[in-house]
Amino acid sequence: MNVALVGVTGYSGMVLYQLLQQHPEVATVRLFGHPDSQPQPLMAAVSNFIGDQTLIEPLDAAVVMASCDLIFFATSAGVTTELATPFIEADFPVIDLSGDYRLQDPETFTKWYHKPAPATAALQQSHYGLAEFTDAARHNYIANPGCYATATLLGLAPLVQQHLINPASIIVDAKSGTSGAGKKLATSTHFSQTDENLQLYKVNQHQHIPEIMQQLKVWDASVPAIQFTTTLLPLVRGIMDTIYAKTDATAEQLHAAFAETYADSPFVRVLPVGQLPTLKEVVGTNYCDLGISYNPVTHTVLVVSVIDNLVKGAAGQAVQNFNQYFGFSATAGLQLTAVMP
Ligand SMILES: NC(=O)C1=CN([C@@H]2O[C@H](COP(=O)(O)OP(=O)(O)OC[C@H]3O[C@@H](n4cnc5c(N)ncnc54)[C@H](OP(=O)(O)O)[C@@H]3O)[C@@H](O)[C@H]2O)C=CC1
Ligand SMILES: CC(=O)N[C@@H](CCC(=O)OP(=O)(O)O)C(=O)O
Repeated sequence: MNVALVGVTGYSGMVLYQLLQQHPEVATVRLFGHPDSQPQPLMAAVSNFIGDQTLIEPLDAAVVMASCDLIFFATSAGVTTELATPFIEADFPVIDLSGDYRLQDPETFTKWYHKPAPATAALQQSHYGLAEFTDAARHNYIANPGCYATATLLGLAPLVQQHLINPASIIVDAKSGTSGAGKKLATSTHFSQTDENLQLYKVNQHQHIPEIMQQLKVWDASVPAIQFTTTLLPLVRGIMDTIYAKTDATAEQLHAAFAETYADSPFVRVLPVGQLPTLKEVVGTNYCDLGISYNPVTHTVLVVSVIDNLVKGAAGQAVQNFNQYFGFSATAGLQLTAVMP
């Protein structure tokens, strides 16, 4: 299997390249950059790839389609709207890590992304690849979910699918390390601003709110809205969601729902009663760890969901979708271990 990757100089692209290099079914990874760029060796573009002389070539759709079986776009927002059209027109398989094709409704896209939506037909044909709940096989345009959306949806799925909570009571307090913002420089992610600090941002404006709602409504159309807040943490990798909802279920019912939902999901670990997850147990891996706690005084369930935003929240989930698309083993290329301590 030969694959193409656009965006290896970005954070999620570099992690995806690492995963694809050691994927048992991948023979060659061809790297592509801006269509008008000059070819350059990877080691010159990203100094951490010491000694890797693989050329980053200017993106040329005809070259990709003639030599590769699938293309990954790990590119900034808006890039696939511009560059993916020849692949969509040729029905060539694409896995897109960006948010460009995740929302099916163009008006919702314009409202939350503040720019024109990609072509409506292409939006409606794209497959939202939340890997634990969908099957990417036979879908030629796979929109990989956002990092916060992944942590949130995996944390809410059993509660919403099994109608165990008041659907109007969902509150998500989501927190991310700075790599979620990508490699570009910004005042808010500058070391001096982030270190020893906590910053809320995009309150009630986050672009993952409509993406989460789109999927929640597939599971239970009566979910009216969610309260969703994002905070920047003074660390590089990792997302922790603390999710609250009102419930009439018992602690045993809640736990059983999570255990049953994820019984056959190799990358979702439901922790034993009384245990809540930490970031370090998932950073560097494709796991989502879930801890559940029930407060009988307030009839509130707390779910803590942790992921590595660059692996389960981006490159790792993209490989899960790749495995589904080609019918490879679900865990191929994803047997990763967390860095300890
Ligand atoms: N960071 C994260 O945790 C997550 C990110 N995502 C999404 O994945 C995508 C990549 O994110 P991230 O890695 O953080 O972003 P970065 O900003 O770190 O990297 C962006 C990459 O896109 C490339 N690029 C930009 N414009 C073009 C273009 N016109 N043609 C070809 N390549 C281009 C850049 O190349 P160059 O450096 O040469 O400009 C760079 O390699 C984004 O859409 C993001 O929203 C999704 C989930 C999680
Ligand atoms: C820390 C930080 O800034 N995180 C980014 C997450 C970006 C991402 O995963 O998502 P998209 O692909 O949907 O752009 C944010 O909150 O916008």
